[in-house]
Amino acid sequence: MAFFTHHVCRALSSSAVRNVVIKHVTIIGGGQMGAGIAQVAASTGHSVTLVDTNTDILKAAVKGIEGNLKRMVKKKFADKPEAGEEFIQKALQNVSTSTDAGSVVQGSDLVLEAIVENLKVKQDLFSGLDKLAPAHTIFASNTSSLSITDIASSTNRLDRFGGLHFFNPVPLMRLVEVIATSATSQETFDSLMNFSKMLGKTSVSCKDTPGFIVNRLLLPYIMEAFRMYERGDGSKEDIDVAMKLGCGYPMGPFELSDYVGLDTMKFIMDGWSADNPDNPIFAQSEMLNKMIAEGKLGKKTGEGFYKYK
Ligand SMILES: CC(=O)CC(=O)SCCNC(=O)CCNC(=O)[C@H](O)C(C)(C)COP(=O)(O)OP(=O)(O)OC[C@H]1O[C@@H](n2cnc3c(N)ncnc32)[C@H](O)[C@@H]1OP(=O)(O)O
Ligand SMILES: NC(=O)C1=CN([C@@H]2O[C@H](COP(=O)(O)OP(=O)(O)OC[C@H]3O[C@@H](n4cnc5c(N)ncnc54)[C@H](O)[C@@H]3O)[C@@H](O)[C@H]2O)C=CC1
Repeated sequence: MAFFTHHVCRALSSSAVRNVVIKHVTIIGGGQMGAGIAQVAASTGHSVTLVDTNTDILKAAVKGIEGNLKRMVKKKFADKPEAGEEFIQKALQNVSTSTDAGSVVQGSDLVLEAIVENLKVKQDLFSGLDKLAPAHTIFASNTSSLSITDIASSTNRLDRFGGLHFFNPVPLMRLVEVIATSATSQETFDSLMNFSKMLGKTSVSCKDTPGFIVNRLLLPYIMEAFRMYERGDGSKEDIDVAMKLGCGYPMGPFELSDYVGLDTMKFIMDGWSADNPDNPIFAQSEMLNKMIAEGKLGKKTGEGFYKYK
């Protein structure tokens, strides 16, 4: 019986996802990442519903999108201000907001999640939406560090579930990591690749391994910078200058951590250190824990390693 059910589901679901061209997108989480992804999707002609539990965050997200579009247009349409204004209006018309994901997923080709980096919270979200979204709808997570397989396991659409990992700030960073699990269908993977291309991004294909490509290399480097600073082997300012001028990185590790958000950094490292307690690369940073306890989460709270007020 289980064999039969499995095969019927597989047949139904693969026909359901054939040729999915993603036009209507629900993005859940209106923070830095969700707002950035919404901006890019709306400016490339997709209709976007941005969802957050907090209406103030949604208002701030739309305001931020408008501000960013204005900045972009100033340069891109320098000698055609009217065309620039039309571009902004078109993009903004493509964005609507909601506090109730369940009521908006009906019309979506893609539901992309960019909420807090917590497995249980992401699983609860997708398990609820799985019952409400149409059969063809693809689900994807923008997780930095969690297993896509684990998140997808809360749903019955394993073949229509993948990872779409964007980089901060989304409008400027050109990469998207596209992650297929062992259950992701080829059609779903192709749809996610095509969608990334439509957004004007370059994609790389990743396996569902912790941190995919970029974060698996980036986080150990940043954590080593924290340890260097904690040992007193360099000031944070000198370490940042050294990596910028010595390696040509646009930001040093402390500036970048403030930019990403120290809470997100900790969520990532806590997950990995729990899974690999003996690996010193993933060891806890007392300094990071203390800063988070003091509410210093980086740029978003006005203070992290540096002050932004
Ligand atoms: C944690 C994870 O899971 C994964 C991650 O994301 S890891 C983090 C990855 N991101 C990085 O590594 C970012 C590293 N930093 C950088 O690349 C650069 O510092 C940066 C792109 C953020 C800013 O570049 P910069 O040249 O120093 O900044 P700045 O001069 O302020 O901005 C450059 C232009 O972009 C525009 N811009 C800045 N932020 C923008 C945004 N969010 N949206 C639209 N435009 C923006 C500015 O208006 C400016 O435009 P003009 O040249 O027309 O004035
Ligand atoms: N900050 C970064 O540089 C990057 C973060 N990511 C990942 O993207 C995700 C989001 O990160 P950020 O945007 O930085 O976080 P953020 O803290 O700026 O935004 C998260 C938003 O999700 C909302 N939210 C939480 N639970 C919700 C729910 N159940 N339903 C609807 N909304 C909910 C919150 O109100 C908040 O506005 C995380 O998984 C993170 O690991 C991925 C790439 C880069």
